[in-house]
Amino acid sequence: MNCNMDTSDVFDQMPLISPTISPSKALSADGLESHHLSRTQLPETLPVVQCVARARIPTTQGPEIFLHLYSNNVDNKEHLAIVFGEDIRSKSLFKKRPGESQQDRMTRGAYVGKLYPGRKLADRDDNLGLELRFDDQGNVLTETNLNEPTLVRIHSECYTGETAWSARCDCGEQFDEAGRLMGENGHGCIVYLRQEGRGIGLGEKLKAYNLQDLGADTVQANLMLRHPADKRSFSLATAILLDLGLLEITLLTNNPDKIIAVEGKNRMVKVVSRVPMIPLAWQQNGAGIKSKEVEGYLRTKVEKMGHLLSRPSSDK
Ligand SMILES: Nc1nc2c(ncn2[C@@H]2O[C@H](COP(=O)(O)OP(=O)(O)OP(=O)(O)O)[C@@H](O)[C@H]2O)c(=O)[nH]1
Repeated sequence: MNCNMDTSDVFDQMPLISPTISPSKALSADGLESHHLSRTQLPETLPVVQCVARARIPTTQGPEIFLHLYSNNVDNKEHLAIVFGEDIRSKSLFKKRPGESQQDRMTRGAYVGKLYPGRKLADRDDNLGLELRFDDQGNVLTETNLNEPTLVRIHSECYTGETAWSARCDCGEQFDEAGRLMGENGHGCIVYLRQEGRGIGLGEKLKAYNLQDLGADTVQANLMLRHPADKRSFSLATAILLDLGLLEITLLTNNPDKIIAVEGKNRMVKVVSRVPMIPLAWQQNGAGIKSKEVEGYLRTKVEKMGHLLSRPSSDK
């Protein structure tokens, strides 16, 4: 493919699924390149990830989720997978570890079926009639790769937007919306990466906010602080998706670079369709974050970062 051509058309051809989930069609995305990120820039090898623990979390919103905490060989951060649906199973979590007891396995969440007081075996749930089988290396034999594309959001941590009620960005709203769609769908996964502030960290992001109040846009502020516009990597997300057996995904995003990045250099994961994340304030019901800051944030994403998002013409 000619890397100089404007490739936004290619993304336009990607099956686009409306936020109310409908069945997705497979897409051959060979040659997908964004005008920002090229697949050749991606690392040859993926980080090694291991799911350290999994636990069931009943939520205030209704659906139950399974929180998976990962370790890896590139940083010391606690990256997460928020899993909707019991059929999504981590290979590294379930793999038998030398010397561990059935109680150890239940404690770290490597059990089949449901936990209940007095349960003794991790690998068999007598109430539900479920049993895990393993190969000689201790890998679980039960099929873990799913046949249907799974709804996935790759979300980067945003303390301000998710916890401190910030109206400078729509990160908290996007996170809630992803959870709502997956809860409704009964299936999906949010990979939650600890790369705050597009990878520059919270302290630097706060400095960027001051520069924005002094007149810079989000990209200019990063550059003034001698950071790239976007310092993130999505290799950990690719490795986590592979560990969870999510090889074909429907990705919730407006960011074309994220699609290329999460697929990885050799397209180990395939984004077969995309669900746009339209700010709630741009939708008809008029809910969602409204501020001049969030408008500037979204405008810069569209004008400088190539995001696949356009404001409804009535609001322009
Ligand atoms: N440096 C910087 N980071 C920001 C700013 N506003 C939000 N962020 C960070 O941007 C990240 C959120 O990006 P995402 O929600 O993954 O958005 P995206 O990759 O741009 O695209 P989508 O998938 O379409 O949402 C989080 O890490 C936020 O902390 C800002 O003004 N400056």
